[in-house]
Amino acid sequence: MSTVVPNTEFEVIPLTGQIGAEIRGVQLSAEQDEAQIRAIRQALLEHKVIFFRGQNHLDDLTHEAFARRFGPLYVHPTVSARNATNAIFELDSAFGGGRANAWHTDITFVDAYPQISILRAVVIPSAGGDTVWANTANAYRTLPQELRDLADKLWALHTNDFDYGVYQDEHPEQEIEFHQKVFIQRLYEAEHPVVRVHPETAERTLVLGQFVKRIVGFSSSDSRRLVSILQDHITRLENTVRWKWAEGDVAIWDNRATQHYAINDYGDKRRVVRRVTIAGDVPVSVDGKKSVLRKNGVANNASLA
Ligand SMILES: O=C(O)CCC(=O)C(=O)O
Ligand SMILES: [Fe+2]
Repeated sequence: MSTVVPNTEFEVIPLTGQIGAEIRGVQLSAEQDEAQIRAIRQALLEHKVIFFRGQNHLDDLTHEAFARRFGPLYVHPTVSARNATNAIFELDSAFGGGRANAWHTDITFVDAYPQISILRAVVIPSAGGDTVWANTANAYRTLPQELRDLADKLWALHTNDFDYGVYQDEHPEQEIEFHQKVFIQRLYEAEHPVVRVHPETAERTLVLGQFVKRIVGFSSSDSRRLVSILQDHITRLENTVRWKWAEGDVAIWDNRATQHYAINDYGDKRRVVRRVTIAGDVPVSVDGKKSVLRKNGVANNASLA
């Protein structure tokens, strides 16, 4: 059932029982009044990812300007912003790094990773190229009590130099080259609690995904098996929402309470999406400890080999 948000014209239409809502009746812009921005943030906290159709009026600069209403922009630490923008991160299927087909939360290899990501569809293939989001708060809530107790105590090391081979079955050469020459030209590592307390909703959410290198204190094989138990709970189909894009659509997700996966099922067709991320705070564990940055962009000589 949809609800109309008071003091706005918004209609919020939940897409599943667990995650995702479409918001109708709004044209996104930097000029929206405070009540509307508050309503968008509220819907985001509740539904974790929200979708807006038909935002074709946005360009790179107005996309950035709208994003700034939610906080300072966060610029990707190793991939340059698109030409003539401050913070637009482009994923273009025609270039290396353009297909994010591994489950992840954005940029968890730094301590204060972004709180919100705002993604705009620029070129969308006629078939395929959907994106799926999973709710990491619901994943935690629905774990058996004993697994919750264990997860509460664990910490994981995240890095941009993750094991690329584990996640992708095909590695076109340009993907490998992009990964080595651009993505890991400087190395980042951060230790996060596997369970963080959401700073706005106080929900406990799981912090895992593609950038995890290992669980602190565990061997890499034990880490892999343990992570896969938790990760499989996150990505259960019942815990996800799948969006079929049209050009001009915008998705906004709470990057503290979700993972996402861009399905790579459109062959050599072109797909271009552009993202702006909003700075986040340092995660805090259930016992009040903060994430720690272990490597802060040290030059990676191996990437130049
Ligand atoms: O291509 C997509 O749909 C999502 C890409 C992605 O991972 C991101 O924008 O953070
Ligand atoms: Fe992403």
